[in-house]
Formats: sequence, structure tokens, C-alpha cells
Amino acid sequence: TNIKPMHPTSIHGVEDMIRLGDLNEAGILRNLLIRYREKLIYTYTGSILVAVNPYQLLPIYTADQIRLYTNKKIGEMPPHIFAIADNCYFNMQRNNRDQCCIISGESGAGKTESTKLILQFLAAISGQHSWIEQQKCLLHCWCFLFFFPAFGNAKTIRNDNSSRFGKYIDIHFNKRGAIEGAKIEQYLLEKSRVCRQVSPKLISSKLNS
Ligand SMILES: Nc1ncnc2c1ncn2[C@@H]1O[C@H](COP(=O)(O)OP(=O)(O)OP(=O)(O)O)[C@@H](O)[C@H]1O
Repeated sequence: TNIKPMHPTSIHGVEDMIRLGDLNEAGILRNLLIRYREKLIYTYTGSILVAVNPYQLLPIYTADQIRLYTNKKIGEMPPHIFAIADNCYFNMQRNNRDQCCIISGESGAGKTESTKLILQFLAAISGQHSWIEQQKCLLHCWCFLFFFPAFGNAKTIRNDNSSRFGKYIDIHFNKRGAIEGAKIEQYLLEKSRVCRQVSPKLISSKLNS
């Protein structure tokens, strides 16, 4: 008796979940599932971007995609992590104010990958000014992509390359909008993320069972 007909927006899914007729947990999950099946891993909820980890390389992070998302308003193009990066970059330039991006999710959700994609976008659009600036941007990105994982990541049951600490990354731009430098300001070491080796006894009992 409590069964309600599905709202038309829940049949094909929507790009911005603010527009969902069934704005409840089931409606949101269904919308994300419909889009995920079509390999559409990004969905907006207003100005928040929800990303579903595809666990496969999708052809949506190319140089062409960067060009497509540069200097566009949120909502002008389908939801994408590049749209968020572009929005931050142009708001910073337009309003001359610092911008902040918060990336959250459970272990293995794709936070580090999303951070890398934002850096990739910022390096591409801010390194357009000169060759030296472009090389500087690339150097900063390489530090993030290779040095930090080498020191601070470990394989866990949830993620083969899991970060053992949270990062607060400050990216500094010059007046022309090119990346000047970057620093990691704080480390957040959660107790639950400190890892240790499993005891040899436990390993052998697992192997024998
Ligand atoms: N956009 C994406 N495209 C393709 N694969 C992805 C994407 N996002 C995440 N992945 C895959 O999921 C794995 C886990 O992602 P990631 O390391 O970013 O998670 P995390 O949220 O930072 O986890 P943790 O909190 O444990 O560090 C990656 O190694 C990658 O294989």
C-alpha cells in the first residue's frame, strides 16, 4: 500500500541530482547506478561533484577534454572533475581570492586519483604561458604523483595503493595564473591508517586453511 510510482526523472537519470523528483537515498543511489552503467561516473548535486570509482581507465581525461572544460560555467558541460578544477581556477582569477577544494570519501573511493586529475588540469591550463612555467608545473605534479606515494602509501585490503596520511596541498599561482609552487602544509595521520605487518602465524594459518 506504501508503493509510490517512480518519478520520471528516476527513469533515465539526471546530471544534477537537485533535479531528482525522488530526492531520497534510494533515488540518489539509483541515479548514480544508471549513470555508472553508462560509464558516466560524475554527477552533480548542486555545486558538489559525486564521483564513482570506475576501476578502469576511461578516455575522459585527454588533452581534448581539458580544452573542452576550460573556461566553462558549471553545468555548461556534463559533470566532470575538470569542471570543478576549471571553476576554482577561474573564480580565483576573477575574484582574486583563494579557492579550496575538499575531496572526501572512504578508502579506495578515488580521492588521490581525483587530486591528481585536478593537478593535471591546473598544470595544463596554467602552464600555457611559457615553456619554463610549463616545466615547473610538471615538476610539481611529478613530486605529487611519485614522491609522496613512495613514502606514504601501503597496500591494504581496500586499496593496493592506499595513502597512509591525509594531505593539505597548497598550490601557489603568480599574478598571471601560472603555478609558482606547491607545498603540503599538514599531515593528518589517522590511527586507523597506521599499518603493520600481519603476524607470520596468521599468514600460515590462512595459507593452510
Ligand atoms: N577516475 C578514476 N579512473 C580510473 N581509476 C580510478 C579512478 N579513481 C580511482 N581509480 C582506481 O581506484 C584506485 C584507488 O583510488 P585512490 O588511491 O585514489 O583512492 P583513495 O580514496 O585515495 O584511497 P585511500 O584513502 O585508501 O588512499 C586507484 O589506484 C585506481 O586504480
